[in-house]
Amino acid sequence: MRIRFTKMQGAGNDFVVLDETRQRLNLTPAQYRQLADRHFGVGADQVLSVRPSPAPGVDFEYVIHNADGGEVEQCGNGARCFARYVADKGLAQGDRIRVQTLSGVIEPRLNPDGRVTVDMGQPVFALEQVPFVAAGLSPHKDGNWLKWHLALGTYAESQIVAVAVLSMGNPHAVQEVADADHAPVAQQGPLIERHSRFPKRVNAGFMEIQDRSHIRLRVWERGAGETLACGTGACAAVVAGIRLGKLDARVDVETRGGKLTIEWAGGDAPVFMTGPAVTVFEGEIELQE
Ligand SMILES: N[C@H](CCC[C@H](N)C(=O)O)C(=O)O
Repeated sequence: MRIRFTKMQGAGNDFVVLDETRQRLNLTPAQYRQLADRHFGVGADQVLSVRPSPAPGVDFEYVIHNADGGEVEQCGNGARCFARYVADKGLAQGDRIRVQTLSGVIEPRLNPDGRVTVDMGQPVFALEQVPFVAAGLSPHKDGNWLKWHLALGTYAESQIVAVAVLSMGNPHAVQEVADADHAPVAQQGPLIERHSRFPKRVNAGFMEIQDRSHIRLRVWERGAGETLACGTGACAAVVAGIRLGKLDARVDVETRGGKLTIEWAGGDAPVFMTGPAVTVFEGEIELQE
């Protein structure tokens, strides 16, 4: 099957974008993996599908597949690229759209400076909704929030990490590190991602708090490995830092791929994420059947 695609990136988190507004492609997990493969396909962290509105009051459906072929609930950097894509293709009127995802409706907005702001909805702290299995664990209070100590690796050389656990529609486990550049992302990331206490796996954040309005962040993403940036991960890290009493309501997040700005007023307020969204190239590819 030969298909057209658009390659995009948001702070270095890169995507293959598929226009399914006129016709469903009905791709298989293996075909999503091929599209994301950096040697046998286009190469991307996620594949984003643009589909017609599923309901009145919503403009589009936004479907996200990780590089491993699995469908997931949310992708923040992808949401900005989604908004840029539908605007550039003339599929959307105006600068604000409402987009249905597996985890609810989000509202991206194109800014005059070319960046995109997305209302990412409210963070979710109920452990069973992350989901996180806390049975038998006692949380540790830090500020006015709780951290969970996870044992990683085999008993012989197990390490204990303290993570804040929350959902931005997708699951996140965020730990504080002294130096993000030298954090054990490749070593601990996969162990946290697949820890048995996360039944749907988890995105593992490594946050260096520089001051009350600046952090550096690296994320080992569920189903994709370390990415140059993770939008929902940036939201989760800032929310965790605010709940721990260590960050103010507006934080610049420095990722390896660029800067994101996250704003959260606390309580039931939604999280706002602002950052870049760039089209890299268009192309066609022959997919395996
Ligand atoms: N790996 C994530 C999905 C993509 C999230 C990330 N690319 C973002 O910008 O939020 C997950 O499995 O939940």
